[in-house]
Amino acid sequence: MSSNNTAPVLELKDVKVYHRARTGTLFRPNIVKAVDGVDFSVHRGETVGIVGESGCGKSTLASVLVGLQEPTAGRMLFHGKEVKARKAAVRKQFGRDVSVVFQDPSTALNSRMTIQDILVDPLQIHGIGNERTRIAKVRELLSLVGLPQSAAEVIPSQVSGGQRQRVAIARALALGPSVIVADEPTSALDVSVRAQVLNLLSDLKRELNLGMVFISHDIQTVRYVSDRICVMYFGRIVEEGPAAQVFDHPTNEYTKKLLGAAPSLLHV
Ligand SMILES: Nc1ncnc2c1ncn2[C@@H]1O[C@H](COP(=O)(O)OP(=O)(O)OP(=O)(O)O)[C@@H](O)[C@H]1O
Repeated sequence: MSSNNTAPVLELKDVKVYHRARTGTLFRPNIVKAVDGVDFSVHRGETVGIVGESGCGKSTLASVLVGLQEPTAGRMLFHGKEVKARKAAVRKQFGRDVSVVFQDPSTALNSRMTIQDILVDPLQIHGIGNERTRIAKVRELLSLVGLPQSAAEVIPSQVSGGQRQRVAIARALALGPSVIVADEPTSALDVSVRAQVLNLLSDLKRELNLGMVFISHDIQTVRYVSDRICVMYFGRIVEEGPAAQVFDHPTNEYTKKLLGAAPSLLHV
């Protein structure tokens, strides 16, 4: 459930991300408003779903939330403090506290590294622990995401797609984040394993009191995991509220259209 009596871990205030489109001219550029004035927050212990069709700005919003993209305008607050690109201490803490799970674990994981090395890597980068404690952490992470200890010795291509996404989730957990941003985390997986990965994310959120931002084009999938839902349309959040309310009593015409559209690909 949302813990709205506490401060949000991440907060966006009137965030805009504008791009210059390839079409247009030097003097009359066409501007793409990928994100166009978004207010957003996520607290520990809640999953906020962001849903909308392809091109509505979900991935751009995700890249702002994880610090990969600077907004054109607006502010991002991290534990109430503004995240400034050049403030090294805030960025370092931000890097530990906010992590990301991408759509396709096959491209997100280094294919030449063993799973143990993949999981040790963020600990080494952040100078956490020594060799012994890092190996112990790898064991803990593998069991947290339901992988056998033997997975440590192999490379990503030697495990299944669902297991690879579990490795990506384990890596996202390595530094003990308070928020995970999951951008279409089940879309590249076989239908048969999607529900397992969604259940894992929900269980981890509960056990570790994580804040989770769950992004998908599939409103049924978003409904399955989210406490709160934000519906995006052309760079804006057009409807926001508790999942049951948005799902059962949508007020926005676009939300109603999304709900009436194609059946879920989740099949749970
Ligand atoms: N670097 C860029 N330059 C120009 N336009 C961009 C750039 N990045 C994104 N866009 C445009 O911004 C809009 C939002 O893109 P974004 O990828 O965030 O949407 P999305 O909802 O995540 O879609 P998808 O699920 O297909 O990735 C799209 O119209 C896209 O073409």
